[in-house]
This record gives sequence, structure tokens and C-alpha cells, in this order.
Amino acid sequence: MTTPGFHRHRPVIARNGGPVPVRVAVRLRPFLDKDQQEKGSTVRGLGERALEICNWRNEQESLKYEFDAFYDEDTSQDKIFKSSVQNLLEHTLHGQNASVFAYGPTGAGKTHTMVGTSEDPGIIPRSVYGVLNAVAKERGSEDGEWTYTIGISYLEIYQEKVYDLLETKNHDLQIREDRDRNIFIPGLSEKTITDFQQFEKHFVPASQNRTTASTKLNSRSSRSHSILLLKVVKTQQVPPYRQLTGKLYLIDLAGSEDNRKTGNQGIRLKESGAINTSLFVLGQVVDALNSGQARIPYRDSKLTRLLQDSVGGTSHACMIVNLAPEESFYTDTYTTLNFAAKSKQIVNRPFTRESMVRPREVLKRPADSVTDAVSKRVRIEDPCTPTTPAVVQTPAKPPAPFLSPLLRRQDKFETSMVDRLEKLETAILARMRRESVLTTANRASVCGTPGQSREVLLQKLEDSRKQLRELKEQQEQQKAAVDTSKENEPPMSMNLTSDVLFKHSTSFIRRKKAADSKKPKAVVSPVRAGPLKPLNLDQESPDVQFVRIIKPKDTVQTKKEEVKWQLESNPELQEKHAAGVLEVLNSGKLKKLTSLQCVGDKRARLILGWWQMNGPFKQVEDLKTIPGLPSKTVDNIIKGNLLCFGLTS
Ligand SMILES: Nc1ncnc2c1ncn2[C@@H]1O[C@H](COP(=O)(O)OP(=O)(O)OP(=O)(O)O)[C@@H](O)[C@H]1O
Repeated sequence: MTTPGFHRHRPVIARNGGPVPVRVAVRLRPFLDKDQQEKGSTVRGLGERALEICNWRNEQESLKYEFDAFYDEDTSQDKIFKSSVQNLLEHTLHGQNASVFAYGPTGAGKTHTMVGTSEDPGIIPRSVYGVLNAVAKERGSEDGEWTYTIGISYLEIYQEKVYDLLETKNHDLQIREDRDRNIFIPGLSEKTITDFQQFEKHFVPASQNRTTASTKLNSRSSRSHSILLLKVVKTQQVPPYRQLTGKLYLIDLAGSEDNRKTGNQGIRLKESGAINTSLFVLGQVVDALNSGQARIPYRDSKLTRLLQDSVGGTSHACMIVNLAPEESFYTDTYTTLNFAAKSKQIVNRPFTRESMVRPREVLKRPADSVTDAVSKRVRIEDPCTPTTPAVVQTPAKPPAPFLSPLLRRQDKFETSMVDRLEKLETAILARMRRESVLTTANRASVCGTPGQSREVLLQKLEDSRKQLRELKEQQEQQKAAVDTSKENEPPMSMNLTSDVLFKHSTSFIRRKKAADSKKPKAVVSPVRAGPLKPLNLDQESPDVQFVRIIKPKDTVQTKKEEVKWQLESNPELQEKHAAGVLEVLNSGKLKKLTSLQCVGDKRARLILGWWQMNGPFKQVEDLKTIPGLPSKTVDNIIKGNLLCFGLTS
């Protein structure tokens, strides 16, 4: 969104700030049912920042956690907003991004925290109100030098598809990243708001569009992740016409669901699968950030792609972790707290996004602005004050340079192309200015009349446009030539170096460096063979065999026919070993998991991730519910471990 009447003419300038950790606050919701209350809460607060839950491995112990804030069941929406969210809002007025997101199991109070009710509004309405107020306050403290535009967009991610909640006809929208590494969604509608009533007018019906359904754990369960985006564009009305763009992401995540408890089936189960998978990827993103991996799997789900800025990105972020006190939520509480503890370590690096704009009014009449250099009063609409639009004076000197039609569409070009066009434009302008002075001084002798002077300039302008058109055509031809050469790329055995292939390439066509044909290329990926790893469990006594090789009773051995030997497993030991494997699976340690047969680093991470999201495995076969682990692989893991342990013991 650019401010009406203005056009961006310089790419975004990023001013880096220091690292800022993600703020993590935990909120415990009250009991919803009196009967449950009598059983007592599984979460106990320990002051304003810490809490404890009992240890499922040893009931005599408790597990303690410390966060930036702990809000008990009596904490009001107002207090949560004021202590965790309010101070983030001002960043959006200064060109920085901020995000608030509610995380937690289904039914723990995320939507209540983010949206709330009309009597007790949550973070979203309070934040919008807060931003509108902050803008009004800031505008009141300066003399109309800046105008403010506030826009809202609202979307949901339902079953890995992005839906526009403000314009329901827009669905399955794509997520893109621009060259300034901003994530954006082409086609997502944006409504400008000037007051809270306008916000409500758009937000309330849009919230009805969100997909909710009744599950065993929540009668109005959100089946999607929703994101309200509030964009504040602040534009300077006098030179140097700075423009600051800040965004506030308010995110209500769908809850993680244990389908053994929800009883979900059919479509609900499918929804739940999509929700759990995206939250699982979120967990992987957090792990990758914490372990300093080079590749962060943001692209593995739509949710993480959209949260790229909030988690390990450039935004100030606050995560509100919602917990439920009921005993039935214990496993969810445990896994949620572990996720929250990991997220606390994430550090974001917010920066200011600033660009320079030029009034459009000037763009429309390039010749006028250069030759006449008259001061014009340009009305620039400020949507925050529709009744009294800001009136500013455009500068008479130096004349605002025009933008060539090509340059106006600079976003579509590679940077170096834009640079070249800009240089060309500057040169033309300098020449025009020189000649403008010349025409003023020698008007009578050189051009005769001002009308003629104008004609000369217009002719020059037409020439410069022609040059730009030619430049663009050249670029397209070169691009086409490169594409064709790529299509006809000869097999690697031909002695063509990258220089030959790309000899026509120009700097503005960026490409991957062509592979060095001299380097020997791997035809097949090498197979890694490792020794069988013994399971790190208590060893059985060697005389108790896990499997015996037996001869089938009914086999009649003939000379020609060989006996088909069979394996008979010892059921007692099988059970014992299964318990041992289960213990490893629930150890929560990557190293222990990789000690299992058929489990490498990648599978261990998948298992660990599932365990963190869903709690302890009840049986070894639960491995089959892990997304990304096919049941055949799981069978191999189970067989491999039970058998290997039997043979090595
Ligand atoms: N702090 C609170 N005070 C009073 N009631 C609450 C509070 N938090 C949640 N509730 C109530 O608990 C129920 C579940 O809350 P909510 O729908 O917000 O859960 P959720 O985490 O968003 O669930 P889902 O992920 O399934 O959408 C609702 O009836 C809500 O009104």
C-alpha cells in the first residue's frame, strides 16, 4: 500500500536494530466446569513469571518453567494487553514489524485471548484501538508534516490453503517474498480504516467467515490459523518525503489436537492433520533456529512461511501460550510448555523499513515541474482524517524529477536494470535542467517563445522514453536468448564452459553460477552403510533367546525340497523389549533415539518432534501416526529393534 498521491521511488532502506528475543508469556484459563475444578489444577503459578506442573515420570517431583510473564486464571484481558502487547504497537508507527500470536492446545483459550467477547475484548480489538489512538496522538503532536494510512487484511490458513476473510472470493492465495525479503500475499484484500467503527464493520463479519466447528474438546473450535494484519504507512509530506511502513501481525493459531481425545473423524480428522502438521513444522523451525542450522524449514508449511518474520525474523514478537488447568489436558500442557521454553531462546532482529516517495501530482506533469517550477498546492488525502485532508506545498526548488514510465514499474525489474535506468534518467534530467537555464537566459534568441521551449523539452523527453524502450527491448531479447540457450543446453560431456553458455548475459539477469563442467559429477548418490547399533537397554541374560529358529512341525523333508525354517519369537521378551524401545522413544533425547536401529538423525528428529507435540508414546505402534514416517518404515524400525536387541542380548 502506498499512500494515495505518492509513488515510491527508492527501494526500501533497512535500518537494523539490535537482536530482540521473542517474548513468551503463559496464560492459564479458568476451569470451565465446576466438577473438574474439584480435582484441582495441573498448573501452579510460582509468582509473576514462573509456574510448575507435576512430573509425569515421577509424581513426587514437579517441573518448573520460567517465562517473561505468567498470567493466572484471574488475570484480566486488559492486564495481558497492557503488560505484553501495548509496548509493541509503537514499533508499527516507526516502520518496524511486530507480531503477537496465541499458541496452545485446542480449547485452552487462544481465541478468547486474541478476539475475546464484546464485553471483554481481546488482544486484536485492543491493539487496533491502540494503534488508532497512537496515530491520533502522534498526529496531534506534529504540524501535519506526516500523514498516516492504516489498512487491515484478514486471512486464514485452512488445510494448507490461504483464504481471504475480508473478500471470500479470494481463496487459495499464494505466498510470495519480495526482493527486500518481505513476505506478501498477492491478491489479499486490504481495507483502509480511519476509526474503530470502520474496523468493526470489516472485522466482525469477516470473523464469521472463519472456519470453526464443534469438537469433543471445544464446541467452537477454530479449524484454521487466522492472521489479522494491520499495516501503518506513515508518509512525510515535505522533502525528503520519507515513508515508513510498519506491520502488526495478530495471529490466532489453531490448537494442537490429540485425536485419541478429540475423537475426530472424517473431515475433522483431516483438518486436525493439517493443523498438527503445520504446528509440527513450526516446532522444527524453532529447533532449527535454536540449533543454528543453515536451513530453516519455513517453506515446509504455509503457516511457517507466513510466520517467517515473527519467528527468527525481523519483527518484535510476543507469544502468548495458553494452558488449560484440567487434568485431561496434562499431556498437552507438558508439550506446550516445552515448545514455549524452546521458543524463548529465539532472537529476532527487527529493522526499520523506510523508503522515499514522490508526490504523484508532480509525476503527472514532468515537463511542468521542470520548466515552470511553480509551487502548487497538492491535496494529499490522509485517511486518518478524511474530513480535513492534509494540504502541503510541493517544493519549487529543486524541481522534483519525473519518473519515466519504465522506472515507475521498477518493481518488475532486477536491481541493476533499475540502477541503469535511474542513471539514465538523472543524466537526462541534468541535461534538461542545463537547457532549461539556457532557454531562460537566451529564450528570445534560441527558442523564441516559451511554447517552443516546451516543445523542445517534450521532444527530448520523447527521445529519452524511446531510449528506455529500446533498453527494455534489449533486455527482453537477451533474456530470451539466454532462455533458448538454456533449453538447448548440450549434454555436460560437451566441452562448453559457463563463459560460452552465458557470454551474452548481462549483470541484470541474475542466475545461479553454472556448474563447473571440469569437476567430476556424481552419477549416483553414495550409499551410507553403518554397522548395526546395539540398543542401549538393559541386556537380557544370554541364555534367554528372543527368537529361535525352528523347523516347522508339518514339514516333510524330501531330498529335493529344503526345509523352510521359521522364526519363533519369545512373547515375554518381545513385550519386555517393546517396553525398552518405548522407554527410548519417550526419553526425549536425540542421541538415545539415534541409538535405535533404522533411526538416523532425520527420523530421530521426527520422533522427537512428535513426542514434544503429543506427549509420551503409549505403544511402539504410535510411531505410525507420525507424519513423514510411512508405516512400512515403522514396521522396519519395530522389527529391527526388537530383533536386533534379541540377537545382541
Ligand atoms: N480466560 C478465560 N476466561 C473465561 N473463559 C475462557 C477463558 N479462556 C477461554 N475461555 C473459554 O474457554 C473456551 C475455549 O476457549 P477458546 O475457544 O478460546 O479456545 P481455543 O484455544 O481457541 O480453542 P481452539 O484451538 O479449538 O479454537 C471458550 O468457551 C472460552 O470462552
